[in-house]
Amino acid sequence: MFAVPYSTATKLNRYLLSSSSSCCRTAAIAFFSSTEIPPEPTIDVSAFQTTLTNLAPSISKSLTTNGYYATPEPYSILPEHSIQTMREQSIHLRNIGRFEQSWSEKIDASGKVSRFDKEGVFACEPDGQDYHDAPDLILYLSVMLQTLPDLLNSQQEGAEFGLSASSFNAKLAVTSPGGSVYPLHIDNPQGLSAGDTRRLTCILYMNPDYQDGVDGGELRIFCGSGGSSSTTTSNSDNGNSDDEAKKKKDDVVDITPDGGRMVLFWSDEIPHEVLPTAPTADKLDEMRDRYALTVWIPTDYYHTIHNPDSKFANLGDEAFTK
Ligand SMILES: O=C(O)CCC(=O)C(=O)O
Ligand SMILES: [Fe+2]
Repeated sequence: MFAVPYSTATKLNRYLLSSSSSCCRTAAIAFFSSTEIPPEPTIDVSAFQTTLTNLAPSISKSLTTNGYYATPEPYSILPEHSIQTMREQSIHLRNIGRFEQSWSEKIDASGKVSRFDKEGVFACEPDGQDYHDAPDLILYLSVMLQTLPDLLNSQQEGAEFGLSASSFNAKLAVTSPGGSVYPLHIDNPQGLSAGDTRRLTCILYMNPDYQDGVDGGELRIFCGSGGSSSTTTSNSDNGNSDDEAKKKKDDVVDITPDGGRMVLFWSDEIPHEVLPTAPTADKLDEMRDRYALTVWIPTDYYHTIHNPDSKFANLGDEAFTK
């Protein structure tokens, strides 16, 4: 069903580099010399694509109904050994100095944008040049970008998504234990006025040793008093609820960043925050570090970005004035 241009790792690297060149990733122009033997990724691409294909109807339905989707089980997307490998590759990128202090921007009432550091959060933007050090991370990003937009667009509910692989934005972030947070925000608050066409946020957590009720760092999604998220089971594939992973309160849902859980939501509409990581934990306890790999998928249907007629259009106002 999908072209799988991955017969060799070198080919994959070329493919990702060229597919990302339409955006701002021009720095990612690095090919292996013919004498180098690139490392082989461990992800089974065709199994991964089959999984995404099987999940696509549930993802599409849940995005349409709730504005977000979370995998019902921690290893629904990729097996535990792949997630463990991806975590190790993330740690490697950190050890070789790829990460930097993470910052964010806030907009005040007058529209003034200011930058602030996120305490205890470090991040990098992985791209094709990282293939040697983190082949599974790059392969994962490549498959997501090349597979998910078409898959979701082809669902009945997805007829209006217009998701595309025309640009590539990714972030690998680590959040330390000891009370680190991400404040409430919307990923793409300015939309077209800032040339930002990101529409779908896809986060993969890589925390196989996550301890529920101890480690904190849950992703809190604001769903609003209108009840856009009506149940905790609606996006479950098999009908089994996963109440441990998704704890619904009045107008928010908390999702644990455990195992290899994946969460998707509308980048321009859904307010969210990361709750404090284990407040009393040692900041240097690397076992408790929270790793997350995000890829943002843009839309070619610009009218869907900050669409005032969307059922999620008022969530931002509601969340920020609470
Ligand atoms: O890591 C998470 O759960 C969310 C991260 C986030 O909100 C962001 O990077 O914009
Ligand atoms: Fe975010």
